[in-house]
Amino acid sequence: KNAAAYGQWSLKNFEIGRPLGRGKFGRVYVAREVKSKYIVALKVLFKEQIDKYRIHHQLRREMEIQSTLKHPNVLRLYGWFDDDDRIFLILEYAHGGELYGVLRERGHLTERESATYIASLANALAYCHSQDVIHRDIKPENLLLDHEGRLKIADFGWSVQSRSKRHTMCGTLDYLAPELVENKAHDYTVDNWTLGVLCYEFLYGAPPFEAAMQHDTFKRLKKGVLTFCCSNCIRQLFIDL
Ligand SMILES: Cn1ncc2ncnc(NCCc3cnc(NC(=O)Nc4cccc(C(F)(F)F)c4)s3)c21
Repeated sequence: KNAAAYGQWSLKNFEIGRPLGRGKFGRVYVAREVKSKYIVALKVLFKEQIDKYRIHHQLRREMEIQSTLKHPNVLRLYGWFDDDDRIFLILEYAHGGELYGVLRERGHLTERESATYIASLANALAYCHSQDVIHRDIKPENLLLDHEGRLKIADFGWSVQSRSKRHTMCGTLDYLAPELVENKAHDYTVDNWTLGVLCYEFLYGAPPFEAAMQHDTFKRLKKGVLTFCCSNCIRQLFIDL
């Protein structure tokens, strides 16, 4: 039967292309839908991993949340399907890849580029928060660029939809708000904290509280000690060192 007509996708509707990246739970491939020739990204998750880490509820939450979010700076989740041992997320394809790669390649961004990305991110977060969605894991790896260089927030695997205060410890240490680090109740403002961390990282090339040991990052994060100086001072510093 014509599976697409019933919205039931399967692997045979797609031609799989090159791998785009790999996450903890699976890999992402560029793919083309056979009939429409439409290009998408397919994220493959293994069921035994989902079972092992008991994260079914998170995946279900992501699908529910993502199916309601429609914003130019939020990567779309078009749908999903599964086979015996894998779950496939049908995602909008971001031709420009991860902003993380651009940042590592360039070292740091110009003030104009940083301001543009932060403005897009602020718009996307304001939209998500207006839908009572907290992303909770904003970091350069989850910021993608489309073919026109427009920023897209991706991976709502850690997001929640709620007005109430949350308690789950989650996110990536360098971008974590102090209340999350201290496992206190938190709300959507944890995403706003990451805006500041990312603004620093775009301009300087590394997050403000980065340290070799997690313990030191915790301490610096809580104290909020920041060293602001221009990039050539940093370069001069290393030359002096
Ligand atoms: C790298 N790259 N380059 C171009 C490009 N274009 C599109 N996408 C890319 N990458 C994929 C970005 C993602 C979007 N949504 C995701 N969602 C997710 O990964 N969800 C997820 C994972 C593991 C466990 C759970 C669970 F179960 F805990 F909920 C949920 S990943 C691209």
